[in-house]
Formats: sequence, structure tokens, C-alpha cells
Amino acid sequence: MTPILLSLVIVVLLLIYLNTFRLPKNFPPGPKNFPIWGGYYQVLWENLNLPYRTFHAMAKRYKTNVVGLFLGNFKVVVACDLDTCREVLLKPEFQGRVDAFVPRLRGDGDLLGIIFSEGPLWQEQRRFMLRNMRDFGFGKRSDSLEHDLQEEVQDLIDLIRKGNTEVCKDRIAQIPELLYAINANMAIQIYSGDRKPLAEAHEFGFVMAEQAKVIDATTGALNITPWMRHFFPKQVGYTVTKHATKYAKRFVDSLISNHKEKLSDETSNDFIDRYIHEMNNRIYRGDEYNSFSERQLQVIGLDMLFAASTTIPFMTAFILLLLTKYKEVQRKCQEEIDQVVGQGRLPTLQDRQFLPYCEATIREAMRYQTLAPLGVPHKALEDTTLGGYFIPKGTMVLTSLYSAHRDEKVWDEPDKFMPERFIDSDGKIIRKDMTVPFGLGKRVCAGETFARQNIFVQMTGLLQNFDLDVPAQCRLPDLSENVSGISESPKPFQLKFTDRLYKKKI
Ligand code: HEM
Repeated sequence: MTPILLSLVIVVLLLIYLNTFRLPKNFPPGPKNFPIWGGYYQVLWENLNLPYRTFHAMAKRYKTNVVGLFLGNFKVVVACDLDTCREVLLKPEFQGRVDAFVPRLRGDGDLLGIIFSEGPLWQEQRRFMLRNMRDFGFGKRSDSLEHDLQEEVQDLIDLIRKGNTEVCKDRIAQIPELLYAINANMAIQIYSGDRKPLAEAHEFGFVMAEQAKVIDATTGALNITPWMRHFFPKQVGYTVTKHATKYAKRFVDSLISNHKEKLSDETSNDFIDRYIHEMNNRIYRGDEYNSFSERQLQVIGLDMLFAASTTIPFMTAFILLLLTKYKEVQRKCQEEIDQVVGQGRLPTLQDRQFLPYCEATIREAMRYQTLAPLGVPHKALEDTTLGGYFIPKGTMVLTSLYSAHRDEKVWDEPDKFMPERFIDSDGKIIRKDMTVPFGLGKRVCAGETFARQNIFVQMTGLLQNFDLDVPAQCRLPDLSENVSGISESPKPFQLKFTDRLYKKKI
């Protein structure tokens, strides 16, 4: 190559680079951007295991509440304190979703479902889902849901007592695996009215959990550089994602086709029935705008079953981990349960208001260990501002819920685990909740109530029946060893469950 040609190539490459990573005036400060991954190199360099923690550190370093950078070709800003996260979550112009590879893979090329859709489709489908699932106990207190939940928790307790499997043997259980089947079944039941045998529900939960771990909370290499899947399918998480998506679609399709076979005019016994009726009615009426389709029903199923089968077991696992680490908190929760509920029956959702210390422990665990540390990426639907910075239309907007929960302006000693911070001088739970583990506003987690109810009943049921300890020759993992993902999970660990001898006390 002649020197002139070489110089020309260099100039062209430089121009492409400068053009790709050109930032508008008053864009938030952040790391330097380099070809292909933009600022992602530095994010990973500073914390390869838990990259979201880099944003928290960067915000302090740049003395800012918003960090700005490129992730691949995506222009990205990250809100890094409680006020700025609230601004993102509550301003209408930030309620878009990012058009990326994995969401399109789930929708066979389209952005479907609830989690990754936007605009009129999202609004109509979210409203329909919440309104109809409420009738089956999703998002409110319901006797039938409570009954199902109690049965699942009782099965879990029996499994711990009698279990002789790889997941639980001699009262030593693998966490979070122990919790996969119960939580997958609770979600399958709400969506389809069905319940699967233990082994099948466990397998479903296991595959979903593996998927949650490979989608990085920063949206990951697969979303920012999807072409890399052709060269490094395993490393960028494509192998697992492709397999898990195919597996989950087959699973959901079989639930739907069972319903289609049985569907009669009167039946509306579960969400799938309701959805198919609505879809058929709209076709019959010939509605001009119709976001209802069987593909949409399938992706709502993926959203729900994926969310419930990963987030609830992961969060409950973190709570068990913290209760084992902080023994005095475990003891105080047990004392409260003994006083209020006793041992004749399992704790119920009606007991929640009378168990403030247990509630405070769950709230503090969800603050201290933010399950979705960067939430789900939002998108600016128009040119706007955030924390005083200019944010162009189309920018990906991340909420560092982790930073909101460690914000020194809001929390005393934020790095300490202290359930007492949520108890007032009368021993009651503090009404005003400044935690945001589920986000806020129009995009707030659709499963918040369901998740809180499940976590409460599982945690209190287990504590009522067992003392939690570390088995001999084992150690509890540190939170810095967590497995990163769209929802974070603890490094798998073993827990010893010892029966509490209630009868002796009576
Ligand atoms: C501890 C458990 C859970 C946590 C911490 C959690 C957290 C979150 C967060 C942070 C978001 C993003 C909000 C935003 O966009 O700003 C979200 C969205 C969502 N979650 Fe959850 N979630 C949990 C459980 C569940 C469950 C059990 C379900 C369903 C069964 C669910 C369904 C959804 C859906 C559908 C969305 C998308 C909402 C929308 O975009 O309109 N989540 N969740």
C-alpha cells in the first residue's frame, strides 16, 4: 500500500470514528469511547463481574448524577442517584424501550410483549394484562392465589424435610435452585391455570435462570454488537439465549394450544382463555387498530414466566443468604412470627401488617441487594433534559437503581444492612418507602404486588419452620461474588435447614 493510500484509509477510519461517537453539547460526562464497543471497555475493565458498579464509581469520580457514554453504537446515559432515577421513571418522554437484538429475537423479529414494547401496543397490552390477571389474584390479595401459594410453600417445606435429590438432601439445599420449581409453578398457574409436575417446573426455572445470567444488566455484548454471535456465540451469551428462547416458546405454545382445544364460549378461567376470547372478538368486530395476536400472547407468556421464574427465586435466595449472615435479624423475624402466627398454621398475607420487622427485613434486603441494578433500559422519545444535561431523542436511558439505593443523600450508612431503618419509634413500618426496586411510574414492574406477596409468604414460612445455617465446611458467598445479569443472583450456595422444635416450647 502506498503511503498516500494508507493515509487516506487512516483519515477515512478517523472520520467514521469521530462521526460515530460524536456527542452533542452538554451531554453528561463519561468514559472515552473507542471503536466497536464505545465506552464498554472501561466499564468492564473497572468491574468485569458486576459492570453496573462501574457507573456508580464513575458518577462519584466525574462528580455528576448522570454518566454518558456509548455502548457500541447506542448513545447511553445512566441516572446515578435517587432523584435522577425518579426523573427518568416519571417523565413521559423517557418511557420508550430500546430496539435491540434480544427483544427482537423473542418476538421473531418484532418488539412484542410488555417488557420490551412501547407505544399504543404496549399501553393496550399492559392494561389488558393487568386488568385481567387481577381476577386471578395477580396484583391484589386473593383467597385463591393465597391458597395456591400456601400449598406451594407447604410442598417446599415437605421437600426440605424429606428431600433426597440433588437439589435437597439431608436438609441441605442448593440455593437458589431449591426455589425454582415453586416460583415457576406460581407463574404458570396465573398465566394458564395449569400446574406442572415438580421436575418439569424445576427444569423450566433452571433454563430461565441460565438465560437471566447471560443477558448483562448493561444490555450486554449481544445487544450492542449482535454480529459477534457469529464468531463468539458462547462468550456473548447467544448460545444460551437462543436455546432458552426456543425452549420457552415451545413451553408457552404447548400451554396455549391446550387451551385452544378446550376453549368454549363461556370459559374465561385463566389469562390465556381471556386473551383468546378478546382476540377473537376483535377479529369478529373488525377493529381498525388491533394489537391482539397469538404471537403477542406468546411473548406476554415469555415475559411473565421468565420474570417470575427468575426474579422471585433470586430475591428470596438473597434474603435467605442475608438472614444466615445476620443471625440476629433471623432471630428477630422468627420471634415476631412466633408471637403473631405461632406454629399451628403457615403465615398468610393477612399477617403481613402485623409482622413489621419481617416486612422491614424484606424492604431492607431489596434495598441492600438491588435485584435489577440497572432496571430495564428506557429510551428518550424526544430531545429532552435529565439532571440538567441535554439528552437527544433515541438515547438509551439506564436507571442505576443500585445507586439510588446507595445514595448517601437519602440513606444513613447505605452500605450497612439494617432492617431497623424502616421501623419507626412505635415499632411500626415507616409508611413512606423511598426504595425503588421495582421502578416507578407508568413502567413500574407489572409483577410488583405478586412478587412482594410471594417473597413474604416464602420467607416467613421457611423461617417459621427452620433455622438457617451454613453447613459444615461450607462458606456463604460474598455479595461481590454475585452473578451479574438482567436480574442479579447470588453465587450458588448451600444452606442447612434445621427444624425448629416448636412443640417443646408449648
Ligand atoms: C423481586 C422481583 C422483581 C423485581 C425486583 C422486578 C423489577 C423490575 C424492574 C426494575 C422493572 C423495570 C421498570 C422500568 O422499566 O423502569 C420491571 C419491569 C417489569 N416486570 Fe418486574 N420485577 C420483579 C418481578 C416480576 C414478576 C414476578 C413479574 C411477572 C410475573 C414481573 C413482570 C414485569 C414486567 C411485565 C415488566 C415490564 C413493565 C413495563 O415495561 O410496562 N416482574 N421489573
